[in-house]
Amino acid sequence: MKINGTPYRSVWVDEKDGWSIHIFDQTRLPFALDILTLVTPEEVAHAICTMQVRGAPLIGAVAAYGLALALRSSANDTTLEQTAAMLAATRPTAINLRWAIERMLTRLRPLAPAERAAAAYAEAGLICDEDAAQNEAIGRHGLELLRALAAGGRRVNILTHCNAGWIATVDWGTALAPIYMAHDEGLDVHVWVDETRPRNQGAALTAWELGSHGVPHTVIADNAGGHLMQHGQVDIVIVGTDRVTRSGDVANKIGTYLKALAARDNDVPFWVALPSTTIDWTVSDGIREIPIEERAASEVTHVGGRDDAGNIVRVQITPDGSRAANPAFDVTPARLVTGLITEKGCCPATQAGLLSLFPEFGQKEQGI
Ligand SMILES: CSC[C@H]1O[C@H](OP(=O)(O)O)[C@H](O)[C@@H]1O
Repeated sequence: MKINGTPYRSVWVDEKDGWSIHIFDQTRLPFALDILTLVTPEEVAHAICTMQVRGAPLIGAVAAYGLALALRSSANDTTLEQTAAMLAATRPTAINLRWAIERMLTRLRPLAPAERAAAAYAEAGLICDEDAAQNEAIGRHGLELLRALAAGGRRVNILTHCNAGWIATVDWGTALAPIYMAHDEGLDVHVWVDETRPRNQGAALTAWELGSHGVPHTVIADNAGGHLMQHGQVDIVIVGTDRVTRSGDVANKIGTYLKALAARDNDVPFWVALPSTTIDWTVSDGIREIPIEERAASEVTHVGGRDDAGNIVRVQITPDGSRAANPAFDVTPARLVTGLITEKGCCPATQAGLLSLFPEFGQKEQGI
């Protein structure tokens, strides 16, 4: 996508040195557009853990480059396996991270050490190109849903949660891809942007993305979505996801489940956008089998922002001594999901629906 007319992806290899990795520091957006240069796998791991880089497909792609960085200095089996394990341990919920690392290991293990660094950069580049293409396809399939709602030129009000935009992927985004395409096509779309406590990815990142692209949007408190649905102000909910089970259960940012309940209670279609790299074919029961990341309590007790003097600050919002819990994701059961928007098309949130689009994964039930 473009920032002030300049095309960007969310991760890229330095054009001059050909090996260092660049990302946007997403903890500084929307108030500062800081580009970080990563030169070691440890810096990649830190960027993922601290959410300087985040978004299920993107952390997989950046972790792939983290392996490539490691192999520049040492390409033996020990370095390969230990670096892979370190990167895989950064965040537990998004399956894309494990998928990307497993793909890199499959590609690199058979190679002679001398061949591994170049092959790692090439494979990470393929992962990026594929993610961008998959998300563009998700946009095209999701666009059909928005065209149907926009029939007769009516405004389409979309609610989204967290950030599943281009900055959460290599490019295009998942939940936001159809919205960009609908807006660019001239459809009258408006987005209710859940702030998405506690990290405020919606207020900080989705609002920044949509505003940069000129898409009409309104930031709302997380708790306002149900009210808007009750009053007919939401035509569709589209969210991203960090892991979908083979039975269609959806892990996504904390609060997604509550939106799905409100949507069901108000007959609002609830769609989930994802590339097939987000499907975990080895699990079926999302509530019991998907690990939910527990993040620092300080993300709940403190909030970041910009003060009146223009300084980016963090302030405490709870009394000293109050405890806080911070589960970062929840699982929406498939029964609450209207359908899934993938790069191969839309399908019901069921195993049969997924296999209708991805028959090659039938044997995956035994695990990846
Ligand atoms: C296409 S991004 C999918 C997913 O990832 C985000 O999680 P986080 O911000 O913690 O990396 C969020 O759950 C998005 O919906």
